[in-house]
Amino acid sequence: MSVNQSILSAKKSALFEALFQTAQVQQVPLAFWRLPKSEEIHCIADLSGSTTRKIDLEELPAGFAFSPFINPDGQQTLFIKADIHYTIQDNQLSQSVLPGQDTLFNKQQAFQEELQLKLEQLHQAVPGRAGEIAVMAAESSPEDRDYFTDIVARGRRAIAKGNFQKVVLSRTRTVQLLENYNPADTFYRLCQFYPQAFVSWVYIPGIGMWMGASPEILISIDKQQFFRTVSLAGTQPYRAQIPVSRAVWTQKEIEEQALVCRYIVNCFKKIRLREYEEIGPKTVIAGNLMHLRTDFIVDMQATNFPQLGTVMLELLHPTSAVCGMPKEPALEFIRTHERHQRQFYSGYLGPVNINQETHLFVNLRCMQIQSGKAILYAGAGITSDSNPEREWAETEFKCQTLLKVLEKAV
Ligand SMILES: C=C(O[C@@H]1C=C(C(=O)O)C=C[C@H]1O)C(=O)O
Repeated sequence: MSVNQSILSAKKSALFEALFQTAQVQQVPLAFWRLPKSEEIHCIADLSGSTTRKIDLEELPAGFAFSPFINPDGQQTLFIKADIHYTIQDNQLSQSVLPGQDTLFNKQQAFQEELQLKLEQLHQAVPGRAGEIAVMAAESSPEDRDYFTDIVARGRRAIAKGNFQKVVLSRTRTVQLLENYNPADTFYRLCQFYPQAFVSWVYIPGIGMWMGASPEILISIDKQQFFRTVSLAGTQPYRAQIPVSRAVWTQKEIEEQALVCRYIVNCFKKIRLREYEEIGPKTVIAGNLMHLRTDFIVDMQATNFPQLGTVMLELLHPTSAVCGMPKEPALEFIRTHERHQRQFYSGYLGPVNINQETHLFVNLRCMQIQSGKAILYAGAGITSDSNPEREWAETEFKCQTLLKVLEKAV
């Protein structure tokens, strides 16, 4: 059980900023996250530096997993151990003391002292940023558009030849950040804008900084030992004036999402698991977009399958929602045709064994924040019926999820 102590109070964005600056000064990995429909924001830091670990949910201590898209045998997953764990709610920061951390007392103390110092400095800083935008977002370049529509057309041809049934192709969009850009403001706004999303901000010295608002669960295990995963695909813009129940989906989108369902059911078949509940597909809202989603739920106690999460993680990633079907030829196509490295985009990330729960999400609607610029990533599922221009438009809509937050951030 964790105990809450040492409450600090300040504006939420100042708390985020102070925590981030503390991690920067101490050069330790840090992860912030907010689960869908929750008010509570978590922040953990690994005071001895993150390590690469294979995700074995039964073995791992409390922490945060951060996996790249390409992750053979799950060996490349970074793990940020929760050496210190804060929760933030209503402008209040409390430290949860996790069991077995006595040996870390000095490091925790040093982190806490630096944090207090940073908060005082921020409190004294002259506010002067209001009204300024965080980015200068140029239009996507025609060259990017040509490249993307060309590989979509090639993808379609490969499908017509029978190489695979579906491939998910992605692109990047780079935006310039202003000098006084503050990622804490963006994170704050992402939490405000997207209450239904998994909002995250990961900083790992030497690796980089990523932020996003994902609509897609990869694996979730709650306290009651219920396992969940979803099949999410099909995309169209969401307009508040039109009720979700009136959403109309084309045959292409219905089939594309059904492929992801089939992929998940095949994973269950491989481990001979028959007792799962399948709910959907139904239309769900994800920020400025709508998708089709089917939920899969397994009672891990009733099926006597305590290691289901670990086993399914290995089987599922990368799912056909972000890679394709069948997996290997689609992955090969992505590797030879996409001209950027996906890195952590379309990998997975999330809390592991925090308060006896694990929630791993697919890293979508995300960006990599570097000095002076942010690189946004977005992809779209290509099937035999894909129209290259429409797929391009879909990636533009997906970029808007973050652009909307960035452009107005102060
Ligand atoms: C690949 C992305 O999203 C995935 C692809 C979708 C699609 O092709 O319709 C929908 C949701 C996600 O599973 C992305 O957001 O970059």
